[in-house]
Amino acid sequence: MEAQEPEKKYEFEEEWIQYQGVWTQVISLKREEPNVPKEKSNIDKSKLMFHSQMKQKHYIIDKLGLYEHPRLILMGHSIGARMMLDCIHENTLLAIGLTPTIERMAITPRGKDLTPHFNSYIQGLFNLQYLGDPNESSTDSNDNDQEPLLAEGEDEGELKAKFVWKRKYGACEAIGRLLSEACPDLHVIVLAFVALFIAAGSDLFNPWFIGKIINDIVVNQDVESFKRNIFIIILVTISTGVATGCRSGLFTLVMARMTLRLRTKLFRQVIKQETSFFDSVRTGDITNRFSADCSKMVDTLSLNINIFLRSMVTIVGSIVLMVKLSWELSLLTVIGLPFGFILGRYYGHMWRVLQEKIQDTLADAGSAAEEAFGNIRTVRSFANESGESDVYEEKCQLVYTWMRTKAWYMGGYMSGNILISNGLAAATLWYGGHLILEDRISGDTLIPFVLYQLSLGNAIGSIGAVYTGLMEAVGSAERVFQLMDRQAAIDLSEGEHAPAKIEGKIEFRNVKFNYPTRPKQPVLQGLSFTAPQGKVTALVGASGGGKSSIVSLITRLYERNDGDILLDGVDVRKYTHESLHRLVTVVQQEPVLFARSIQKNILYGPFEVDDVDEAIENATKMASAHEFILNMADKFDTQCGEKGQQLSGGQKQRIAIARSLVRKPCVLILDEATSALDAASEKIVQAALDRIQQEANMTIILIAHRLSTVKNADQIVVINQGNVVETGNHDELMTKNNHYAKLVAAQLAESGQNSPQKTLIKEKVVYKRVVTNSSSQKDYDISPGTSA
Ligand SMILES: Nc1ncnc2c1ncn2[C@@H]1O[C@H](COP(=O)(O)OP(=O)(O)OP(=O)(O)O)[C@@H](O)[C@H]1O
Repeated sequence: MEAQEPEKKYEFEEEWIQYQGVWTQVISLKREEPNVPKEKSNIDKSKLMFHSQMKQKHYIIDKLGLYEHPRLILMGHSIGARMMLDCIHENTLLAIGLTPTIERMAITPRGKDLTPHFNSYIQGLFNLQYLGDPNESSTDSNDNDQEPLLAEGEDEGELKAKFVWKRKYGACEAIGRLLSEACPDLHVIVLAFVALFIAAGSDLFNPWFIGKIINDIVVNQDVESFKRNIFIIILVTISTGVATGCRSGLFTLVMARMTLRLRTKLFRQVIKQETSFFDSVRTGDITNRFSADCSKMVDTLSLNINIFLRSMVTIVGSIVLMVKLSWELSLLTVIGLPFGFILGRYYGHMWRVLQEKIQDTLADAGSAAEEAFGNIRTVRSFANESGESDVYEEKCQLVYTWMRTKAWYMGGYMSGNILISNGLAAATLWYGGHLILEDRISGDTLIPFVLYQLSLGNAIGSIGAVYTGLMEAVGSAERVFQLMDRQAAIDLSEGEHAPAKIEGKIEFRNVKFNYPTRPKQPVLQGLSFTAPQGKVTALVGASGGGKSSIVSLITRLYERNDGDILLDGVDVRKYTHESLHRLVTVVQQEPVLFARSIQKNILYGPFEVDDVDEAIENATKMASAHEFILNMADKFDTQCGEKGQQLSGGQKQRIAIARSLVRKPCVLILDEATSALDAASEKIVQAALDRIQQEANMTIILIAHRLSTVKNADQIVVINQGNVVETGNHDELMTKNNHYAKLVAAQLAESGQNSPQKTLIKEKVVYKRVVTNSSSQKDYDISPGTSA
């Protein structure tokens, strides 16, 4: 090979690094040097990783999760185009790099010919800025003015979404954004601020009149002046009290309104995220943002703005009045001021860091608790209560560790603050005493001055704490806005409204798919089949073959990578989310009901029917649920309990079937609808499903492990490892004696009956005899030619 391509010269630096316990060969391509002798022969191409900036290395490995099987990272400058093409032609590498474009290639199956994409791309340099430093703020791909390279079936929004997620906010940006969220309550906020200024301004006069009153009694003994000043101080107190009450009430109201708005906005945004997003994040992490983060950011922001403004009024007013009382003492005070600021700033920074850690570990602990309580039946049935408690305690210990650090910092901050303000007061008393003794200031000056100085110290301390508090709000706001700004990879509002009625023919044409969370594991590999309108198509095959994934793609829970999924010849992506789910409904293996009444569960989701009562009655009758619902005390108003726990498995499933039928769908998908039920419930539900299959005029896609439930299907599609391996009706497939017949044989063997495979190659009569003479439960009638 070297002899054939003498013009290819590269210069490498080789190094091994140990990353997360895995030794990784790192080959740095220094630059493309046409005249440097080639040193390519010793390189293990399966472990190639090129880079030009070593400091980025660990981050790259971490970000792309490459420490297990690094293939190739193309980064830095002037990576040789020919080199890349070589690698790809030889089908040995994945191309992974820095721009959104190249990162996308990381999830392109190894071995795919990427040459056409590269040809349009390799003229340019690969620019480090798109991946960015982990410590830098933004990795938004919007800056990329080059044409992004998109995998087939992927749109730009999808790439953008990946980059916007986890974007870093600056403190000012987060606060600005938070304040902008308060705009709808501007009128209340203005009133609150007016009250705040009145309260703070009135409060400012207290020390002044306290000094005067003491002077009236102790020094001048002037009763008239004493009475007048007492009257004034009563007015000041009333004004301060009323204004403080208004300020406090109005700010609390604004906080409540803002939290309500942010929470609902966040929820609306999060619920629209694509399914794979929920696969990759912890539920506790999300719910924590709704509960702890939302209230924290609003409460802390409001409280601290409140404190900040109050303190600012106090600081400015105190300084003015202090200078008026004595400029010498004021000068002394000014010397102490910077210490307060420095202290506040340092602790503010630490506070933010610690708060983030605490919130993260808290979310972790929340997830653990949620998982344990959500799966309480499993926990109980494995008697693992103490195991779960240990897991939770471990997570809480981590929270505690960070809280403990925070406690130390808090202690340090408080001590420092008191030391600075009280130390200053002591120095003032000492110096002020000297000034009085030397007759440089009057006797009624020192007391109000010290009082002003104390409130100045408190106000400065509060402003230091404001910074700290604001940083807490920023930490929470950052987490909330990250989530709020995330663009869903699938826009649910896009598309046309589907017609009210369609025939319901479904076609898969060469569909390729992998779950976004597992980019290297192809699930469907060019799968094609047609489910004819008004017929029952059964999908069968080994576990993990991709049957449920097919359902997820029809209903657009996930997006296919390649190929077409058509509903009556129209790409399912053309229809809006809402109208698609009106036409296509799914009954899942685990019937999921909400903690609402039966009626509300049946009428779940947006759809229109002429007569709701009639529609519910028809749907529940068809689902064999009508009778048992009417036998319940509260009938359709019966509460189902959390996840439908107050109903039996069979009842839940029949309600779930009614929920699907009430929309009068054109396509009904039954995904292992009976497999989670006990034998008695299964029989009832199966009877309902059989009736639906016979009576309902709709396309039905049926997934079932128990092959006895699919034998009446008009068409059976056998799926294996993401491919269709056989199609036909039961009789045709049994005659073929291949995949389907093997599945049947395996199931019969499991249930103790003879293998049809053996019997199929025998005479028809023998085969029939085997079945009809079987003493075991005849779950499956394998007689060729028998369709019942
Ligand atoms: N949400 C998911 N994220 C990542 N991988 C998934 C996800 N769901 C399924 N898979 C994987 O996709 C492959 C196909 O799964 P799928 O559920 O479609 O198979 P199936 O044929 O329906 O299996 P079964 O008959 O056991 O239900 C499996 O390897 C599975 O591990």
